[in-house]
Amino acid sequence: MALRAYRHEWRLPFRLARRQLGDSVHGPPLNDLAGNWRKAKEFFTKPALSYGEFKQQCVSLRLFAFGGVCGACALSLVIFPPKSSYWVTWGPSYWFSHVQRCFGSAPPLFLSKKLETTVSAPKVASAPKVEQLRSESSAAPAVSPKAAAVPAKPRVLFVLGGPGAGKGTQCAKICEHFPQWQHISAGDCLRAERQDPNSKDGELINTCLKEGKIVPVQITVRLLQKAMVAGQKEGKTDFLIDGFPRNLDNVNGWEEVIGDSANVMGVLFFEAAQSEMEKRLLGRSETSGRVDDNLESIRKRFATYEKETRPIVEKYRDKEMVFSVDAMQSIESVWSHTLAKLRQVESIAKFGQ
Ligand SMILES: Nc1ncnc2c1ncn2[C@@H]1O[C@H](COP(=O)(O)OP(=O)(O)OP(=O)(O)O)[C@@H](O)[C@H]1O
Ligand SMILES: O=c1ccn([C@@H]2O[C@H](COP(=O)(O)O)[C@@H](O)[C@H]2O)c(=O)[nH]1
Repeated sequence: MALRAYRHEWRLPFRLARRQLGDSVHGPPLNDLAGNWRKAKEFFTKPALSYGEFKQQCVSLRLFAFGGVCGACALSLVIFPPKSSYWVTWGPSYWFSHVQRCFGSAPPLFLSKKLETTVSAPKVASAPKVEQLRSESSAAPAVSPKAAAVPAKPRVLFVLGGPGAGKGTQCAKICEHFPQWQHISAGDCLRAERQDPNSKDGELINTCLKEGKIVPVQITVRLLQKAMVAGQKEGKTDFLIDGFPRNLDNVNGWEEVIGDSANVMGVLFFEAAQSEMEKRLLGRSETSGRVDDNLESIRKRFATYEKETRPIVEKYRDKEMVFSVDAMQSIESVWSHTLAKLRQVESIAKFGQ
């Protein structure tokens, strides 16, 4: 008897310590959803009269809070799936094919022997993505974009700066060193179009060039697009669009026609004093044969540049898309700065902004 009493006494403190306050809740079991829902609602509607009742309300509420959070997370994974190849392969959409494979009708995840295919990966990789430039081709791509592991869109760097700043000179050097780049001068495109006897725009382009005015964007952007498609056919992936966009109309025209079928990486901007640019252009006039390389046209071009093009550079600067180069130095010195900026463009394009 004494021993029994002793054992009882001995266990008492432990029992109390384990039991804790409110351990004795009495409510619906976990699988009684309707009962738990009632209790959970009472948490907001009916103040508990005892600690036990309050705890039961919390326990029931916790059940739905847990379910809700898990459900919301799962739903967000479905609506905004992670951009990960692991998710694509192992996510829920894969489960169905996994079950299918158990019955032998789906292709195995890992091949047991070499797969014979009619698609040549090297050819796909080197094929120009002509279809990328909107409206040039409405035909469906020969290979789905997912299948070809090559950069999907052509990359574009606009090249701006005053007339004679040295844009063309530096673009030529970039292309000389990096074969993926193609130099497309908007001015050159317009000059070539003007020479075409079949062009209906020749007259208008000629007048604009002499007056230092900006040619309507529909004409320019069509020529740029044509040049890019031709470049893509030669395997070019990166384009230096020199002397464009020159005004707001140009920016909007590009957006409408090319839009997101090309990746604009920014603006390579060559900055030089007007007196220096004038000197360079007059020097160039001795050999260029350009109708606008004369003092009168040069001054008009400067005025158009200040009024219409500079604000465009500022617009891109606000978006932190301008890569400025001091173009007052010698050609070689400007080249070393251009190279540094190009590396910056590349690293931003690679790792994101
Ligand atoms: N850093 C430099 N120093 C001295 N002369 C230069 C420099 N860069 C270019 N030039 C010369 O200046 C002239 C204009 O250069 P370029 O044609 O490259 O300019 P641009 O900005 O393309 O002009 P535009 O907008 O009129 O087409 C050329 O004769 C070129 O050789
Ligand atoms: O987008 C453009 C580009 C050029 N122009 C006209 O061509 C001349 C010469 O341009 P450069 O870049 O100096 O070769 C320019 O003065 C404009 O009249 C254009 O209208 N739109």
